[in-house]
Amino acid sequence: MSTVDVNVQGDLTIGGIGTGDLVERYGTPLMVYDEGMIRGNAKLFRDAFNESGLKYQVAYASKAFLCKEMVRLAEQENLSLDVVSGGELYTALEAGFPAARIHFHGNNKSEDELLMALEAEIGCFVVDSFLELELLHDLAKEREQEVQILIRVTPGVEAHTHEYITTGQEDSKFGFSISNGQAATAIGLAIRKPYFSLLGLHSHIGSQIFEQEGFDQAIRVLSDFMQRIRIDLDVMMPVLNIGGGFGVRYTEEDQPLPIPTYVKGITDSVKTYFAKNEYPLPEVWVEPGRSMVAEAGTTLYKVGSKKIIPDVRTYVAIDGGMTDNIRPALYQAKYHAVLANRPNEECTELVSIAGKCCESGDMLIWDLMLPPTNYGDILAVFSTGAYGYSMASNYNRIPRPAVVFVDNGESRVVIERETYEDLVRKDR
Ligand SMILES: Cc1ncc(COP(=O)(O)O)c(C=O)c1O
Ligand SMILES: N[C@@H](CCCC[NH3+])C(=O)O
Repeated sequence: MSTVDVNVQGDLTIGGIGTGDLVERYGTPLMVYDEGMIRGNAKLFRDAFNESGLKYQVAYASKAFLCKEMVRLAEQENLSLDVVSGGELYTALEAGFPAARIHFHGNNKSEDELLMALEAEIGCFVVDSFLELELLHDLAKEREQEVQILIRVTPGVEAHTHEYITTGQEDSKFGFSISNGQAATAIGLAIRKPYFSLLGLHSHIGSQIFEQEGFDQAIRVLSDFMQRIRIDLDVMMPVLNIGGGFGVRYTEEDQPLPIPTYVKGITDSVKTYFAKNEYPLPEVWVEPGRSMVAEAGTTLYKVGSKKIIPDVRTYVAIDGGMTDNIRPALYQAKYHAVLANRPNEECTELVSIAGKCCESGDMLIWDLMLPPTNYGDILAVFSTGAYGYSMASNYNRIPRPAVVFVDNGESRVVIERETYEDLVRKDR
């Protein structure tokens, strides 16, 4: 983040291409992904799991960023895919992703979504509610189709992160609580259903987590719970899915662990607690979203108007904002940015970066040091690859930006820029 690659024109480069060239070719706002970095992250997960000797699946959490080309990349990198809606499932299937490696999440999957997934013969349903237990089994029975399931549980572990993105605590809309007995009840129901094959448990304690402790505690609770189920219900489960949540660096304040450290912590905890219970070592599944794509993404914006309020603040507006990145408005998320056309010039101005929506809260970055900015400068905001485009909207009828992948000096569009015609396409 502190050192950036610059070409002979003095432009910031991404994946071996100058940002000036990218902007000239594709316009702004532009989401640029360094494809090599995503592939590198996938490899870090795989290598660390291979090192552990445990059986595993790394399922990319597609909610972080999805399009057909991202699906193809996940396929090539031997990842599985976590989908959470009919739309994500459809995208995966349209791009030819092997259905057996798709895991279907969601706290309120519709009957249509369940049917679509059954027809595709996906690998696994992560069952999240008593309604889904019945609905899914009824549909499977009608079709005389056996389905593999995980039961999503809340282990009662609170991850130290933003309250909107913690999910493992008792008071959560997701999954079955272990402590109040609902998880055991759900398992008791599932094992009596002839078309279900219960693979194991799923838990996801939250997102943007910087410590091992939460994962370790969750694995201890889950291992003890699996042991209790073995004793009480005489059921063994071969899979433990501990979700995603591995942190990334948005600004220099963020100190995430390296991917191999997260994986080693998890696999070590699994080995420790399952050995203690004399339980056969389960296959470990994880679902990284953010840590796979966030730092690989950079958004390029064009600098527009500037409002100087003497002795108070200077607002520098860019041609995007909460429509392509709602995270600052939603989570007070912080980002770092540089002027892409003058990345190494001395930063002498304290400015705040405003979006173009008619909302006072549409601020991308408060208090950023930049070189003096002019109309037409290019602002590069780093680490925007996760939950940026995927949470984008057309508020104010602003078209979504184009998305390009860059690698080894080559670039290609993976999602076209929306047009005004796209915006009125469904209007009657
Ligand atoms: C069930 C589940 N798995 C995986 C993820 C991905 O999380 P992250 O992007 O933090 O890795 C999420 C989102 O938080 C989730 O809800
Ligand atoms: N969308 C959130 C995280 C939620 C992840 C989904 N469970 C973010 O941008 O940080």
